[in-house]
Amino acid sequence: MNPALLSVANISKGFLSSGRRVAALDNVSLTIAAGETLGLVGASGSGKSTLSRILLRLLSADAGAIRFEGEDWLALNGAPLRRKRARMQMVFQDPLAAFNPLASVSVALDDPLRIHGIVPRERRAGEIAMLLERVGLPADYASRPIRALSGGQRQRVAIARAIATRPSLLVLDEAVSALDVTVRGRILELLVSLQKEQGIACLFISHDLAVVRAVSHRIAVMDGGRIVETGPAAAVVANPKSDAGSALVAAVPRLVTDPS
Ligand SMILES: Nc1ncnc2c1ncn2[C@@H]1O[C@H](COP(=O)(O)OP(=O)(O)OP(=O)(O)O)[C@@H](O)[C@H]1O
Repeated sequence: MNPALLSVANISKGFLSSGRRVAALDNVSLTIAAGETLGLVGASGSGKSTLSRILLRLLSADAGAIRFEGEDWLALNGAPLRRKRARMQMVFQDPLAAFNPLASVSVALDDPLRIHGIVPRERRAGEIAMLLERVGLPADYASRPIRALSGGQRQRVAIARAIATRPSLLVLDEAVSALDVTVRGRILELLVSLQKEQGIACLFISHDLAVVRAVSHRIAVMDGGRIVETGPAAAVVANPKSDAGSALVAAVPRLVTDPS
């Protein structure tokens, strides 16, 4: 069997809160294969964002190990880490916070292409047009300021920026939670088609099981800093084994009712 693209082994992280230690993550392990989408679902406070911040090296772990593309991910620092970041990209909930809102779309997309040396300068405009097309935006959006775009369009630009560096893994943390329901559906369709066309693996994090179900091959359920259940997406939704999984299924009426 191929080694996992990403393997997270026994990661723990505690925070001091009002003099008390809160275990945000307690021995969390998971794997993601190349081209696979793993949905990570859990109630507020279950530890999802702490895990994504550790994965993205925004926060250090107290214990545990992470291997990414065969390398000891937590041991990388400096230039080797900066280089390798091209391969693991992120999309967050609030695209406006992730961009300079005064910048144009083309500047937002040019930055990763330039910083990571993806294509030479003379080919960047063409690459930006191709990225926009890939996320379903007209090429003339390149000249628009980010602040003039709708929430869904901004999230498309955030996805274009994330795939610009040709990553093997996207970490999406509540990436569609701020969008209204029709825009959300279209962004989920875009993510599934990108994943199929380009074979990019995704860690798709959300508190909303219906959203996770729409895009994931497998689902991991978090509760109180632990992964309490992992399985094929359809099986976890149809027959959750954990209390937290059952509670999340019950919270989504259309997953438990049969309209036919
Ligand atoms: N910087 C911090 N200082 C203290 N406690 C923290 C900190 N960050 C997270 N925590 C605590 O760690 C636990 C996990 O939080 P985390 O944000 O990872 O959960 P989450 O599942 O992402 O929740 P949400 O969906 O609400 O963001 C919570 O009890 C939270 O209060």
